[in-house]
Amino acid sequence: MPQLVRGEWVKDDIAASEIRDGAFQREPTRFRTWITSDGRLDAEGRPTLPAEAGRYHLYVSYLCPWASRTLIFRALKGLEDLIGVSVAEPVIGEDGWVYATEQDGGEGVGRFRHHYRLYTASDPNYTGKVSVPVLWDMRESRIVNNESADIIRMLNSAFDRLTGNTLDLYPEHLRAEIDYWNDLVYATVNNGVYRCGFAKSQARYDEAFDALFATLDRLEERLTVSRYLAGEWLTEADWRLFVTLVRFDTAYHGAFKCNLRRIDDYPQLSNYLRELYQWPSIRQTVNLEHIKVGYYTNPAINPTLIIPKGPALDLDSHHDRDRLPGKSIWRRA
Ligand SMILES: N[C@@H](CCC(=O)N[C@@H](CS)C(=O)NCC(=O)O)C(=O)O
Repeated sequence: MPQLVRGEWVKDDIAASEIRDGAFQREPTRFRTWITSDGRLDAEGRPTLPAEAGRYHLYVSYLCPWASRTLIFRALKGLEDLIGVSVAEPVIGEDGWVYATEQDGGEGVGRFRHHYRLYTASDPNYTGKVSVPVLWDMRESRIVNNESADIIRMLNSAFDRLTGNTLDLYPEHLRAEIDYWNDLVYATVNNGVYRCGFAKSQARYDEAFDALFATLDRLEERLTVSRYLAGEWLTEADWRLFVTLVRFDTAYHGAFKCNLRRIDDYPQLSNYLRELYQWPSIRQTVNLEHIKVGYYTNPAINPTLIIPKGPALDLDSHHDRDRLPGKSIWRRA
């Protein structure tokens, strides 16, 4: 992948910086400012930005599972009117992520089509990967945060006073359980599929593949007795798993060689996937065409660039998850 080096766009494939000893290792994220309800100092005494309607904007791609989780939280938390969204073209080429039409980045950036402009505006000397999602401050013209795990946590609570939406996807009493599933799912499933797809040695691929399917088998067992990962409440842990499951049969199974089984072959996981897909306002955050085109036009993993026609999936078909007790999403008092 091309990237920025000291603020200059370099078209060579240098995201090989994410390969070590044949294994794919995700680069740490750089912009980590938080938004809070009132912009107070955080627990470590660092400044935060205040939640405001219309001030922040999300730049995403429908291809990307990390971006997808921010879209899901924006939808569940009723933030559509407060936080705008720009969706990049699904194919990432030598210019990186590009928008089909000019986007408005606020006064400091003006109109632009190349996503890397957000990075150079935030740090003229930036070196590193230029990724989605980006949570952008329209007023200050700089990146607030480009780590989706942080972004979903802020969306979960920071804007509640403005929206009146008290749904809590990370409730206090379930945090240990949620963290447990998040850790396992991140390492072996969310990032696990990338470790299969981008492995540069057979041994690294085999390792990632075995860990991925061992976890999927475990999740299948868990979801046989439990409606959701953390029990009866639908939480952040489920949405973090969902973004990989919903891409699996369309993209990872073929493009990333994750082909021991499809999600459709797992009775519980496939039913669970359908329940989450059919959850109000989630369907519109998923674009299977962008997902397919995006993953299959990466020449490093698909040199012919031929896009498969299948699979035939029906995520809208009936699910049977209501045979297990479930309580929907927790609400803060
Ligand atoms: N830590 C980031 C990772 C985001 C990420 O890796 N995004 C990918 C798309 S799925 C990207 O933009 N990659 C661009 C590149 O590798 O140059 C997050 O979770 O927000």
